[in-house]
Amino acid sequence: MELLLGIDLGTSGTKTVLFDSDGRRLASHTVEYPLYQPKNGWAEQDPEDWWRAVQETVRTVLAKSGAKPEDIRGIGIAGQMHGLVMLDGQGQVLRKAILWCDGRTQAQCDEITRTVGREKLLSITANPALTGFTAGKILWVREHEPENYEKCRHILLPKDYIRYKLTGEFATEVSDASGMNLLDVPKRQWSGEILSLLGIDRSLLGEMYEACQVTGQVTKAAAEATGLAEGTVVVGGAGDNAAAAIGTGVVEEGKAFTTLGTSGVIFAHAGQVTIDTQGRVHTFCSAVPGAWTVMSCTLSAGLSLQWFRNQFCPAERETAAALGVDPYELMTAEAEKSPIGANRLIYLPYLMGERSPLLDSDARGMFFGLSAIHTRGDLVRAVLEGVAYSQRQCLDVFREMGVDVSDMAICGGGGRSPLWRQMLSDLYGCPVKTIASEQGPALGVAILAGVGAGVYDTVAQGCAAAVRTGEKSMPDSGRSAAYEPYYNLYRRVYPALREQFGTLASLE
Ligand SMILES: Nc1ncnc2c1ncn2[C@@H]1O[C@H](COP(=O)(O)OP(=O)(O)O)[C@@H](O)[C@H]1O
Ligand SMILES: O=C(CO)[C@@H](O)[C@H](O)COP(=O)(O)O
Repeated sequence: MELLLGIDLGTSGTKTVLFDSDGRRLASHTVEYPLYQPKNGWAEQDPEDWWRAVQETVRTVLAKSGAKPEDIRGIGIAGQMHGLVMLDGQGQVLRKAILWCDGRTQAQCDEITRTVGREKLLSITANPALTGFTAGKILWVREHEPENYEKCRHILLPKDYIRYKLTGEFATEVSDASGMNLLDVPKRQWSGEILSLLGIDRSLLGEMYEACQVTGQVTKAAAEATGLAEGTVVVGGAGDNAAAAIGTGVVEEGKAFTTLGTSGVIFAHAGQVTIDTQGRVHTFCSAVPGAWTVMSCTLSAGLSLQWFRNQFCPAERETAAALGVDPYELMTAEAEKSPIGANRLIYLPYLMGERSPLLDSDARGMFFGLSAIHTRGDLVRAVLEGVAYSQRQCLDVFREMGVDVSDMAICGGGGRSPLWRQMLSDLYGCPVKTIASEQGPALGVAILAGVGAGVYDTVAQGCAAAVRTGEKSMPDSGRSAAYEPYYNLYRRVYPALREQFGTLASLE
């Protein structure tokens, strides 16, 4: 049997899934880990937590499936993008990783824009300097923690740290490296010019690969730690969104998907480099060789619901555990009892600031219109709706750019909720379809591993063999019309408060 392993290093946890070459899921396992927030707007994780989660999920998947490790033809890793991992000369982690949703680097982003010039940044890296991206984080450490920067010999993205632990190689690939503000995105290689303007030594960065190329083999030490067979090939893999594109079959123009993970993403395939000159959506290399992507990112999508669960639903967590269901199912059942508009309550999901389309790391979340009439179910519904409004606002940018997003798939933990899927379909005004495997990024990198290992000839062939769609939510014109006035008001609340958010941030 030809087996493929996909490891998805998400923000909420690591999901490892074993597939056969027809995309059937043989076993999966998830291990969660903490998100550290040492200051308002900062977000960090411990790379050692990721590696522990990878070891545990791989061992569990092997045990659950009863698969022989030697039958695994290849391994792919998908990862939360942009995070900064710094290692010393011995390969030891120097500090916690600074994550994609950390907003501390506005001053460094301004410095990058001044030094390189906005036009040059856009033409080379295809994106403006953004607080979530990696270059600003590197400059922040250089400025605020010079002792760590001095000791740093390797800069890696989150999934590339796992590659290093599995293979001993310092390497990355084009889809994830696109989110660093250091890659020449049209040429798909490090930009010597940007690196030299920013004073970042090229030797700190890994070797560059395409997503489906083999980057190394599992070492003896990693085989002992995980139960994998020594010598198993590990391919480039991809940033989690580029990976989800493969896992949802979004590998040709006209196809798109939405992710409701910790972040919320809308992602479309593009045959050529397509840039929003206002920088509201990102342009990255695709995991498909020779193609690119357009992508938006709402920072606190699933994170909003997770935050609400952690702060306000402790009993649901216990009840859910006793019933053997997911606490989110109990929460969304409560929300279902609230009407469209959540009894006149609008939630802004800007818990960590907002990226697409606002580009404002000072923005913060709020419930607009709280009344003594409101129940917890109304609040949960407002959270789900606020995230869906944010996604719709991003979709409007794609439509304004002329990018076709009508063939829409969905993945990510939030995509499991029929209520949330239906909201998106009603707000987008198009069908939203699930994929049978559920685990978009893990399936995506398993397919990439299959290409690298010679199981499939091309990514498209791998998708044809392994991606199957599941249920479809259809838009309802009555519900769409009912959402519209709330969506229009949602769009007007942030501009009315932009200045006040800035003032609030200056009080910290
Ligand atoms: N049954 C569910 N209903 C609604 N939302 C859910 C459900 N299960 C998970 N989620 C949401 O999905 C998020 C996790 O999604 P996931 O794709 O695993 O994220 P990540 O890749 O960032 O780790 C949670 O924070 C939660 O908001
Ligand atoms: O910053 C981005 C994309 O630009 C995020 O989408 C991260 O890649 C995190 O992903 P999840 O943990 O939500 O899957």
